[in-house]
Amino acid sequence: MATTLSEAYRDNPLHLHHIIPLDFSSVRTLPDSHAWPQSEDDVHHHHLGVGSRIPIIDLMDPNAMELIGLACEKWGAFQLKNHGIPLRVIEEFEEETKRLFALPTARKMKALRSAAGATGYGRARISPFFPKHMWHEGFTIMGSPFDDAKKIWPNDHAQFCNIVDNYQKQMKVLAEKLTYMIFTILGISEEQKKWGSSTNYNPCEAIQLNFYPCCPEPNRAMGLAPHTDTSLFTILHQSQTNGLQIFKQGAGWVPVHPHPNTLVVHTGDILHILSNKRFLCALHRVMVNSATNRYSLAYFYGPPLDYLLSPLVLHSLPCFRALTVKEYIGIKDKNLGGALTISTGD
Ligand SMILES: C=C1C[C@]23C[C@H]1CC[C@H]2[C@@]12CCC[C@@](C)(C(=O)O1)[C@H]2[C@@H]3C(=O)O
Ligand SMILES: O=C(O)CCC(=O)C(=O)O
Ligand SMILES: [Fe+2]
Repeated sequence: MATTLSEAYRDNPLHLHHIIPLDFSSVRTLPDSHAWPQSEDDVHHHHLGVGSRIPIIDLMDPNAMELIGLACEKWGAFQLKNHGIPLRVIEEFEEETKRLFALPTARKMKALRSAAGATGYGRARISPFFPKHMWHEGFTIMGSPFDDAKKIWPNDHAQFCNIVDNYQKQMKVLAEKLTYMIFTILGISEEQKKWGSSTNYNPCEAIQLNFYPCCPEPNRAMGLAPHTDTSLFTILHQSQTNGLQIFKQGAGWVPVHPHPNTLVVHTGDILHILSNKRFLCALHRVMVNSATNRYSLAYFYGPPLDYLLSPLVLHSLPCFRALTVKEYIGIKDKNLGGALTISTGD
């Protein structure tokens, strides 16, 4: 019985070629293995009106809660300013992330994710679902990064670990605040709301560091392939480089431009289920560019593994059958985009 998030991911071992990234520092042209066919959506450039931009919400705004509700319904994502996370905490972690990915490949490979593992260095977990490789390196953290950091920096891992712990603590406070607001919007009872903050209830947390090196042929490459996040929601910091896009019905791929000291929040599959489809979970992807390395820090937050997921608010029939977080993770690991459909139970 899996009790930690990393154990929950162990059931679906990957092949090494789905884990080891290309040594991007040594390639000068785009290999065929990394060349993606361009789709209609990419060639078409939609004109975006004001209503077609992902909302930026000020957490100190008296209407913040209502605006978050609307953004989750219309977009499944929003940007958040005045979020209360000290700028220094984010900057420090971005610097550590750059220091990590700048290491020689051989050093990073010391913390390579194992076939049945969930943490450490390597390609995105969704890689096996796509025929081409992504222009991307990742580093996944669940709980303490100590074991993986020690493999990379045998003697001076303390700085990295402290900065990660600090970031994680700060993110958790923000995540609990957002959970409370979102549950209030959904009209969830005081009793049910407590899981996010109660002391004997351990939420699932994970951090993914993403690195998208400059790419010689960015138009034919893919940084991170389209996916939805498995979380309740994800809080993302992107370095000041474009690339993130969200798919919006009727508008196509909409860019999420970075703004200083602004975090992106993605509604995840779990919130989509709990809200009985009232809140969207946005399909998103990352494009690369030829001039700048891009980095992002994603914090995934969700209910405990044994938490029974079933729509919490019902104005109509439930769209999903009841299943635990752990069961949902298992279905997603084998079906990716099909997981939500399978979970409807019909
Ligand atoms: C807690 C999580 C959430 C994971 C799996 C696990 C650790 C790494 C996360 C990501 C990060 C990159 C995109 C994604 C789609 C991927 O490939 O790995 C995410 C996935 C998910 O949201 O399902
Ligand atoms: O790099 C980004 O901006 C997005 C990363 C992402 O979607 C993820 O880690 O799940
Ligand atoms: Fe994502």
